[in-house]
Amino acid sequence: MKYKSQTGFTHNQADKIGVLITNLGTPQAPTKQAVKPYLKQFLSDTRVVELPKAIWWFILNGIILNTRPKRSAAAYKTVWSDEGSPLLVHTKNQAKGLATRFAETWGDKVIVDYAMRYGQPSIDSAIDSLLNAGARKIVVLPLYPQYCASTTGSTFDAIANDFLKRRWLPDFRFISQYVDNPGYIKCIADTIKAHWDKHGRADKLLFSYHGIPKKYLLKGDPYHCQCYKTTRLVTDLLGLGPDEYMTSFQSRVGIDEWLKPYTDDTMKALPSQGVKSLQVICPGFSSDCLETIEEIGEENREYFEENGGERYEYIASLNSDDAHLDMLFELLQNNMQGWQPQHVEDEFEQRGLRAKQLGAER
Ligand SMILES: C=CC1=C(C)c2cc3[nH]c(cc4nc(cc5[nH]c(cc1n2)c(C)c5CCC(=O)O)C(CCC(=O)O)=C4C)c(C)c3C=C
Ligand SMILES: [Fe+2]
Ligand SMILES: [Fe+2]
Repeated sequence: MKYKSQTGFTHNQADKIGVLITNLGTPQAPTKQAVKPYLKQFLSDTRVVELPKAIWWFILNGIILNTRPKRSAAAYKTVWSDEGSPLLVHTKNQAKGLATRFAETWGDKVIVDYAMRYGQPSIDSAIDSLLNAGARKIVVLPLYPQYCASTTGSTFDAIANDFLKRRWLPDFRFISQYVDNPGYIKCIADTIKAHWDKHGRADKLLFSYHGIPKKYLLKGDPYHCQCYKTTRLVTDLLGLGPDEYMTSFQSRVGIDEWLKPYTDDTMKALPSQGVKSLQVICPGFSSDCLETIEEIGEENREYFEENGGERYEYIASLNSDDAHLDMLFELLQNNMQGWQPQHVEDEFEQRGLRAKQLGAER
């Protein structure tokens, strides 16, 4: 059969709404054997590596997949917990927290699920379970605040490819970014303030974002702009002056030029410029993962300290903090307008009227 149908369909079943949160993906275990197929799927995606297919096939299969899995597995071992990979654990908890919030307001109308773009649980399996549970409307939120073709665009590809195989398609909404969502900006600013309350301030605050090849920016990807926008909005809210913070890009892979300044070079250079204490935040990561815990928390700490830095603090990602989940819940609800049960619609209308009233009073 060419097109998949819903299993167990009955005519009298209630229509549901599916909420799907996604993140990048992670290996099944911190071993060379598990990392290799994960990296193969990830790095074979032409949204991630935009090189001529034949050339890249030889580099990937001849060099990268024979060298990187061992190194990556060793790094993954340092962050793995009894529950598994941090990225997967946080994403699971985020889905759980959102499900509780939806159940309180929307009753049993909404089903929340989570998926990974690469590895498990796959996007196909999550869409399968949402549609089989009767979802006729689906909203997808890739947990990347800043749009990038390599991450957000690729997530859309996976969903579109899945839909190509379906007979009965749902109504569909896709949240492609939330870079300037006031709730998101406030969450980042508040987490920095909470860190300051506990530990005091440092000479500088560094905003480190995952990098991408520079040529993607030159070809029109908005990611670079959106990272700087995030830094600008957060530092405006915190009232920081230009000397008090910096933006940099981490996690470079391969020999191409990536977005600069590089985080590792910055760490090595800052102490000689008089920055002896440093606080680092990674606002592009909605969950802590290998790239934050190991790369920023450990590897870059060493660069900073080896070069004369004295105090180094990594400020954790928002993960499943209540304020983060409240913000994501609101973002999702705003993108589900018209899908709400009546009492939620009423509340939206009242809020709109209140906002109008306040506007008129000013
Ligand atoms: C080779 C090209 C890569 C591009 C382009 C890229 C973009 C990109 N990635 C993230 C978020 C994450 N990346 C993570 C791991 C990771 N990323 C790459 C390569 C590229 N990323 C590799 C090879 C790896 C695997 C780990 C390693 O071997 O070092 C992760 C963490 C996954 C985990 O399991 O913890 C995240 C999250 C963004 C946001 C992005 C572009 C904006
Ligand atoms: Fe990455
Ligand atoms: Fe890395």
